[in-house]
Amino acid sequence: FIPSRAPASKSALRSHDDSPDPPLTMLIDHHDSYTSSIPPMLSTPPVILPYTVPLEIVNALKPTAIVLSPGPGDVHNPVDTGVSSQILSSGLYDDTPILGICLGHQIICSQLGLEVSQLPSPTHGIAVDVEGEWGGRWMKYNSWCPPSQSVPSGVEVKCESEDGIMGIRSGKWLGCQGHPESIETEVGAKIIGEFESMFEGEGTVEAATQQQQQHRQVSAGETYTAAQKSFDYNDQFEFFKKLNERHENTFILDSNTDNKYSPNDRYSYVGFAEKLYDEGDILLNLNLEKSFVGDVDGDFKGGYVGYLNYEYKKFCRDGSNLSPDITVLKQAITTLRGRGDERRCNILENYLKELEGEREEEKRGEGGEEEEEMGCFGEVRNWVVFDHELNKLSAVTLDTHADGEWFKEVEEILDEENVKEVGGVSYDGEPSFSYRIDPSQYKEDISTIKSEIKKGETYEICLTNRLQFSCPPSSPRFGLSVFSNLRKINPAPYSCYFNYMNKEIACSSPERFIKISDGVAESKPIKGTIGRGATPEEDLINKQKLKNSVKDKAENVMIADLVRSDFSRVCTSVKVDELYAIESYETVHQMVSKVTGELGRGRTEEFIKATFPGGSMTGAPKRRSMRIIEGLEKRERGVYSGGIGWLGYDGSASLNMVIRTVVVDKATGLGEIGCGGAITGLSDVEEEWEEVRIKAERGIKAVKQAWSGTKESGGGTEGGGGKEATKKRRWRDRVGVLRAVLNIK
Ligand SMILES: C=C(O[C@@H]1C=C(C(=O)O)C=C[C@H]1O)C(=O)O
Ligand SMILES: NC(=O)CC[C@H](N)C(=O)O
Repeated sequence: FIPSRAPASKSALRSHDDSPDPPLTMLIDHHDSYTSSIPPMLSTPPVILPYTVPLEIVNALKPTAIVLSPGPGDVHNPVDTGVSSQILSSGLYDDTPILGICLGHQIICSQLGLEVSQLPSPTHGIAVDVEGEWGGRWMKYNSWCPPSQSVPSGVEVKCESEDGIMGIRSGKWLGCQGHPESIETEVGAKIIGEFESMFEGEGTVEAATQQQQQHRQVSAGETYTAAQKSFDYNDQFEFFKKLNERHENTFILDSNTDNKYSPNDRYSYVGFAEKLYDEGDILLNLNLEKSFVGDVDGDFKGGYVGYLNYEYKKFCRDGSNLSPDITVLKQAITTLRGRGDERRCNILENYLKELEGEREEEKRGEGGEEEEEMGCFGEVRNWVVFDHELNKLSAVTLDTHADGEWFKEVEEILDEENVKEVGGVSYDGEPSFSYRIDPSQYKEDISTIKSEIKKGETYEICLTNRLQFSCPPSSPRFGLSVFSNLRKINPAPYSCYFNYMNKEIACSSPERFIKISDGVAESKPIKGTIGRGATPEEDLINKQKLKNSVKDKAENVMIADLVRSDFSRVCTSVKVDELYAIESYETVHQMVSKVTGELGRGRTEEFIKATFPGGSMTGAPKRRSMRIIEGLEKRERGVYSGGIGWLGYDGSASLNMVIRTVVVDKATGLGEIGCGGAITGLSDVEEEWEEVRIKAERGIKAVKQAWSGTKESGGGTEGGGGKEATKKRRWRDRVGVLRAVLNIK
């Protein structure tokens, strides 16, 4: 991994104005997943620059204070320290207030001549009580640390722990090994206060301007409305099965599945897509900026229902193959423009142009892009919402002039007899499952990750595997039978089934990736898993074990902190409403945190691109961890690890985290169950493997039940009558032929 370092030409540095510059706090971002949580702590809002900018650009901008962010990697490696070490060694900033955090602290210590060494057994996500002037509770995400040692005169040790020197000050340079921006650090504000006291009062006007800018509201777009008719009916799955007989590209977002352990979501939705969007940057083609006027049940008011594959990351800030420098620079330019700082704005604009030109060259050099599936969203104008609190079904349509056609169809469906169960259909033999990455290799990969963590390359990684199986021959919509079982044996609030194009997705996810409602964004990352106990006593013990587990809390807070930082890129008032809460499901207890932030309206696409893929499926820091994942997993993850749900025309949204999910490719008859878990420095190889097995267990069981025709399979179509059913049967035969051609069993 080599960050680009474009040379700055003379034209980039040309200045147009000789009037004195206003003060400027510069934050150098080492592509860490926590960097964006730093600006909200500063009363002087910084301009963020990537650590790959050339020193000439930094010099030309004349910063009056600098923050060096945390980051992955090794302080002795110039590729990891980038412009930060050049700033310190240039001699130009000896009298500039500089605050280094974690990697930034290590860079400052190195420059001051201190040794920085690798910790024998590093821990990440565990807060420690630190002694000294800056003593108190500090969160650590580091593998390296300056050991306690004698320091040169003029250098003051501010706090120490068993690991070594946790805080220093030398003139106007401050360094802290812990993370002041973490939710679990108590003393963050104190260090920031000491840093800012060196240039107090200089940035108050700027603060006001930036604050305004962050609250930017996109003006309301075109308005639209809907009509609704309600019925006394509450079986969303029966309704879905009948609708599925009549339409192509159907879905059920099945939120209420009688989970006796944890709350369900209030609404379920059933419908079909009228137009599918599955190419390129899917979100670009969706209209998410309208305003809804009216009163219909549910949070979804029409728009798009579907999924983003993990590979959609390519269009997002952290996952793009191009370095995120361009996004960061564009933001810096907007900030400077907002402040009327023309001179600095010009410097960055010229540099950005050069960088973009270079990237075009790189792209041309790369040749043709390989085709990857990015996901699929279907436009939905007619749907049914089930309110599980009031036990009613409402048919909703956006085609308000269409003479109640949709309402008539819904009535017809309600009058129809239920689709007959397929319970009786059992297929010969039984499914055989194989892991895509065999267990011994997977365990080796866990060890590899542990050694990357030791080197400081990553703090935590969500490693995954896939269980693969072939569906029985001539079993179209086998996935529906699987789902029909899965929803009973693994009820979860973000369950769903999709029958879009060539895919069936049977999902029983307990995890919310994002929700956007009334301009407020929310995420509920899950990290920390333990199996249920065999007896009520054992179950309670397991739950307590998870609640008190140092390792699981570490796993969880690392991602909660990551999500806070992702949110802070686009939201204000980012808060943690819950930390380390426990939710229980059929086979596992899960540790869940909840992060919220003020987003404002009309920013759904921007928000998703700033936060996708969800941190719980990548690890932290996200960017470097995703690279490591690619190296180990060596294949796309597909829908697994992405997000399924809806994106409203009105900008509201709800996407789950795609886990505990069976995906069937209808054309090939191949099925997959994704399963994985977070690896940290504290991970035990065998325990991690056991966790993967537990997570896959219900998916496997649902496939087996569908295969053997267990009574719980209520989702088949064999019994469906009428013209539609004949049409579907013919289509089914075609799949049979395809299988024969491809020689798939
Ligand atoms: C990777 C999976 O789950 C993820 C990992 C978890 C963990 O490590 O505890 C918990 C929930 C998910 O974010 C999976 O279920 O396949
Ligand atoms: N969080 C950080 O900045 C980590 C710094 C460095 N990579 C370490 O592991 O020590």
